[in-house]
Order: sequence, then structure tokens, then C-alpha cells
Amino acid sequence: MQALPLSSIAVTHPPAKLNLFLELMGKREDGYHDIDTVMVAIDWRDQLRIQQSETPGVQLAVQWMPSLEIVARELGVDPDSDQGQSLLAIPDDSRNLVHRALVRFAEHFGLATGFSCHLAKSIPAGAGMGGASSDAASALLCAATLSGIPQDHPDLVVLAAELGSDIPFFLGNAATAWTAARAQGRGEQLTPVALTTQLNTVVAFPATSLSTAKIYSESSISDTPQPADAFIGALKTGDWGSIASHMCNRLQEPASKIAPQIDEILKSMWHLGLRGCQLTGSGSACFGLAESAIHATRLASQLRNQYSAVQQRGVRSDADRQSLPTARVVAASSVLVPASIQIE
Ligand SMILES: C[C@@](CO)(OP(=O)(O)O)[C@H](O)COP(=O)(O)OP(=O)(O)OC[C@H]1O[C@@H](n2ccc(N)nc2=O)[C@H](O)[C@@H]1O
Ligand SMILES: Nc1ncnc2c1ncn2[C@@H]1O[C@H](COP(=O)(O)OP(=O)(O)O)[C@@H](O)[C@H]1O
Repeated sequence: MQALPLSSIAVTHPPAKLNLFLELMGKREDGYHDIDTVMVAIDWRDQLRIQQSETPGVQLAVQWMPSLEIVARELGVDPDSDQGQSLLAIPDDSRNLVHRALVRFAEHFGLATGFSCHLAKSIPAGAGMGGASSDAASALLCAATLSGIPQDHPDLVVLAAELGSDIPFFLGNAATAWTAARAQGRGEQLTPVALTTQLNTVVAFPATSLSTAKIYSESSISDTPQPADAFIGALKTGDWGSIASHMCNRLQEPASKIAPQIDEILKSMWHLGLRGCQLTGSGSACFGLAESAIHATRLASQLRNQYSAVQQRGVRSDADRQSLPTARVVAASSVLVPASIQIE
């Protein structure tokens, strides 16, 4: 394969993920936990545009979609406040996983050229939705396409696992078209899981970001950890009620101690009729399953109305925020077709 001309732009739409099941199997000596999790990619997506540049190095520009103001309003935060900054300020330097992924890619493959990219964020950060990991996996695949390196080059998986535990899942989702996968080890040992039905979810992101490392450090391991087998059995039936009743997330307890609004949001989701309501990953986003895509859209709109009523009453103190949380709410389905890379 040949590198594409420098004028080519690779465009793709990295999806978010939800952890339908997450159990902690044990603590490891390297500071990580052995986990058993089942993740599904959903159609809540960022947008990434990458072009090669003559000079080495990575230039990254980041913005929110549809705009910073609209996302801040949905979250009920002032974008200039400390809370707004902590939720909405996405790094555009080497702290961004896209930047790190492209630098590692260029080093590893000995490229003389660099990359210039534009990342439009929609997936909340620090939400347990894997947005940064998905962006990084897409960046590796776009860089490979532009540089004439096959998408199934085995070194890409190695680079992905070095960059973060969740990145191999997104690489597999985009490169080999799986929608759901079981992830074991620290998250990098993947087995695709066939979905027999589309899952329809409502996802709510409370206006708070949680650190993955902090949530793991506050977690505890059950005396009798349950592997994902029974959950995967339920998933294979395609019956959303049975799937919902086998879901669990061992990180929910430590996350809701740090962010009590998680419990409030889960309660309001349950009252609306969503099932299997739980935290995704290390949070703070919560989700529940709905019977159909239409049902999910209707419930998402009802939930959004509840939270916007809270915002219109002008509730702003921290205590009020906890008892009457605000959240960004989206109806999202499991993706049937992975994000392709278009060349412009
Ligand atoms: C919890 C999960 C569930 O899918 O997702 P998120 O909530 O982050 O989206 C993942 O395990 C997160 O994976 P990822 O976000 O890639 O984590 P990493 O960057 O590899 O690790 C961040 C930190 O989390 C802790 N960590 C991570 C993974 C793991 N299996 N055990 C851990 O103890 C470690 O302290 C590590 O330093
Ligand atoms: N491309 C990116 N998009 C969003 N956040 C990023 C990105 N790269 C690095 N970050 C940083 O990583 C943090 C967590 O990323 P995210 O994937 O949202 O976390 P998680 O899924 O673990 O909750 C963010 O708070 C942000 O500071």
C-alpha cells in the first residue's frame, strides 16, 4: 500500500461505548485490576479529521459539537466557571490521547511527515464512555490509512494497548466490525460477542467528570467475583428484559459515593421505565435499556424535560445539584456498522 497524497484528509466518527457488565476479578501487582467486562459501541460519536503535514509533529485543534455554549447549557454549567472548565476543557496538546497516539504512530513507523488534525467532541469526557480511547483508536487507523499501512497491521494493536486499556476494543470495533466484545485482563484481552439484537439505550451524563484511576482505587473486590458468562448467555437470547436483569457494574458503588447524583439519576431513569439502569465504566454517565429505539427517544425526551425544569428554576448550589441533578441526555443505539474512514 502507498501513502496517500499530503492533500488527502481522513474523516471518521469515533463511537462511545457502554459497559453492559463489569466485574473486578482481582487486583494486580502492576497497579491495574483484572476485569471481566462486556462493552458495546453506541452511536454517540465524535468527529475526527486528520491530514498529513510536511513537517514532523502533531497539530491538534479541539472544539465541542454543536458548540461549547449549547453543550454547557445542556449540562447547566457556565463554561468559564471552574466546574465548566473541568467538564469542557479538552486538552489539545500531548495530554490528548489523539496527540499521543499520532506521536507514537509516527515514531514507531519512522515517518518523516507529521499530522494536523481537528477533533470535534460530542462524547462527554470523564464519563466512562471511552471517548478519548475511541478518538485514539480512530487516530491510529486514520494515520495508517494516510501512510499506506494496512488497518490490520499487528503493531497497531500493540500501540493501542500501550496507550490505554480500552483502546484495543475501539480498534477492533472499527477495524474488524464487531459491535460488542468481552474484555478481560486489564481490558486488552478481547473476544467479540455477537449481538443478536440492537440495544436501545438512554444515556445521561451528570455535570461531573470522574477519574478512572480514583474510582478503581476506591473500589473493592467481591469475595465471589462473578464472571461475565451468565450475562453473555442473556445477551445471546436477544431479550432486552433478560439482558437488563443480568447487567451489573462493580465500579458503581465507589463512583456513587464520590458523586451522589448518580443514584438520583439512576432512580429517575428507573421510574421512567428504563431497565438495567447502571453506571458505565468508571462513570459518571448512567444508562438504561429501552424496549425499542422509539421508546428510548421518548424516554430521553421526558428525562431531558425533567432536568431542564430543574435548570429553569435556577438551581445552582452544590447541595441542590446533588438532590436535583442536571444532565446531558441522549438516546443511543448499539452500532451495527462500524465507523468507516472517508477520504476527502
Ligand atoms: C473503567 C473502564 C471500563 O471499560 O473504562 P472507563 O470508565 O475509563 O471509560 C476501563 O477499565 C478503563 O480503561 P482506560 O480508561 O483505558 O484506563 P487506563 O488509561 O488504562 O488506566 C487508568 C488507570 O485506571 C486504573 N485501572 C485501569 C484499568 C484496569 N483494568 N484496572 C485499573 O486499575 C489504573 O489505576 C490506571 O492507571
Ligand atoms: N480525545 C480526548 N477526548 C476527551 N478527553 C480526552 C481526550 N484525550 C485526553 N482526554 C482527557 O482524558 C480524560 C478522560 O477521558 P475519557 O475517555 O472521557 O474518559 P473515561 O472514558 O475514562 O471516562 C478527560 O477528562 C480529558 O482530560
